[in-house]
Amino acid sequence: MTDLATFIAGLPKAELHVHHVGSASPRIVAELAARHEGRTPVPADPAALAEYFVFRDFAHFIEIYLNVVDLIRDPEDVRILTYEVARELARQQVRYAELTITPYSHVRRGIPAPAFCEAIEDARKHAEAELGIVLRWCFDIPGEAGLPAAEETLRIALEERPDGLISFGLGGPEIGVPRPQFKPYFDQARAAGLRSVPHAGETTGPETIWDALRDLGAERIGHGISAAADPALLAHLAEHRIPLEVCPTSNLRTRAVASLDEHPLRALVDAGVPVSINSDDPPMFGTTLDDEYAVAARLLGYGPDGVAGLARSAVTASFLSAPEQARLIAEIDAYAAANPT
Ligand SMILES: O=c1[nH]cnc2c1ncn2[C@@H]1O[C@H](CO)[C@@H](O)[C@H]1O
Repeated sequence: MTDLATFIAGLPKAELHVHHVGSASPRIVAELAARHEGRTPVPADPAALAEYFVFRDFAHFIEIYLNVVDLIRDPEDVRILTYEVARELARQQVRYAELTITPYSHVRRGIPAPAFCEAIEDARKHAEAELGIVLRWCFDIPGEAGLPAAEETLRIALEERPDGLISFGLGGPEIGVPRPQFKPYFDQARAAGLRSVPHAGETTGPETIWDALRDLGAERIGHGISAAADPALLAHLAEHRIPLEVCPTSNLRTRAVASLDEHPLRALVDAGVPVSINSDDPPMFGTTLDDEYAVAARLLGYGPDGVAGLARSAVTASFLSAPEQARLIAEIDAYAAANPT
């Protein structure tokens, strides 16, 4: 590994934009696909799976994503998947992660909401005790399933209210799925103390981000990369310290950007917009959080100091309490001081 890759590998981190099923490792997906042999289009062979995770466009990505969701059939699948995701994050020195989970997709496939929440909570507590990683949940609405999914996601969030639940999101396609229609659900989620973190500006323009800010009370934006096209929006995000959860390789693999060299991360940082670096659906995109820090370092021309700054920025953008943020930033500072390269 290069010096910088070694530095990144040991750097304490926070991950704020990573999807539960999207993080299913090829081994887990292959195991689940083998259990459902013949009843799933998802290949059980890890090599064939790498081919399967190549996407023509964003709509094709969601289609493949949902085929993997279909593999999650019972609470034990949920518990195993969640703990494995935690193990992979802890391997990368992630101390804190806000994991985006789409309960609607699993409940409608027959896993009862209480059992689903019990399974993720069991994995969360074991991960904290055994792996030293703190997990919190974002429950997100699969936008392609529309208002019925919004209704059900809000109901599960408020009625089950697992201890790890801290935020409410909106994922899936943006094209054909306007944000304003979800305002009543975000109003109720926020009134109940959940933080608002919808996706916006991933595959559509800056107006979707303005909608998410105005109508959904967004405190952070999932992706938000199209803000780079709107100087007034950049100034607004910078002035009000509204962070973007940037996932560079995701944007390349879903064709949200044509090439990494055209990724707007540099413009966002130059405009003073707070950004965190995230992996989104790492195995599906053939990446890891560490890889994403290396990509960001290349795009920004950063060395270890800049990379440590990206880790601090993610902690500052997180929903950790001020003392918890201070503690993790102190750990990052100590690591950077002990590893001058
Ligand atoms: O990069 C992404 N953008 C939008 N949605 C995503 C992404 N990765 C995973 N999902 C997930 O796809 C689910 C099924 O519709 C959505 O709920 C969202 O959580």
